[in-house]
Amino acid sequence: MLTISGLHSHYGLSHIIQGIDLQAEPGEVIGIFGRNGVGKTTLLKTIAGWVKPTEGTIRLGTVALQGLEPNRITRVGVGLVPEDRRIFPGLTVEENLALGLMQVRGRSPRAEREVIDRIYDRFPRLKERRRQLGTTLSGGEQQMLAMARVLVGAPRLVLVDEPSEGLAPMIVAEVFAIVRELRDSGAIVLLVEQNVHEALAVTDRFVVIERGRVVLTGDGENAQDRARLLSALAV
Ligand SMILES: Nc1ncnc2c1ncn2[C@@H]1O[C@H](COP(=O)(O)OP(=O)(O)OP(=O)(O)O)[C@@H](O)[C@H]1O
Repeated sequence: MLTISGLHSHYGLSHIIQGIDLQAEPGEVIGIFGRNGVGKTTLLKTIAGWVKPTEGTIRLGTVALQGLEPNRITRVGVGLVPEDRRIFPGLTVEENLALGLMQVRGRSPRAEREVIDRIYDRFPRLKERRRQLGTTLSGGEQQMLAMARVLVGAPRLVLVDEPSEGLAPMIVAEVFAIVRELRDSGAIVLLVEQNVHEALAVTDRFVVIERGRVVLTGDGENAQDRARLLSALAV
């Protein structure tokens, strides 16, 4: 279970996250919606430890994440798929995947190979291109690589930031299929997405953020809640 209580974070003097409470159970996808600049990305980065919270607690199961370094948070089972995908230049597809493996210590080389092979079974396109530089992939393939790199760590909490941005509809469908698979495997997914209609198809619950606070919550499958969401976002 993920429990976020009274979370605040800042960039310097700018108070971005202004007291967020959020809970999620294993196997839930939580959609995080809101206009540009309201703090959605900052919320994900704060959970992942890239931005240090100034107040509040973040618990995943029994572990308190607030204040831990990003690498420690990854090892607890949190994976962030950032908006800019962060495919490392100069590294092949397989080397990018191997970086994801390094976050999870204690596996034998054989077990690591099995993990990569399983990822290749799921993402045959990445297998075909495994020796190619990651940055030479198409936008959609880079998004798959960014997600696959997180999946090799078998995360319990996956933070996905605007995955469909700039991608063709077929690839977007693929991205959301992966989100569903994560949910079905019992992971918690926090999904920030501008593409609200597409995202609602995979969202169990949602929150709307304004100026760093949750201003609306709802059930992704409830028609009234969805109507409230769409009117709050004016989409
Ligand atoms: N590194 C940074 N330093 C200072 N301010 C920042 C930094 N990153 C973001 N901000 C500011 O923090 C606020 C929240 O940004 P954030 O990226 O979290 O919003 P968002 O809701 O994800 O919006 P978007 O959809 O545009 O990505 C914005 O006003 C933004 O300009």
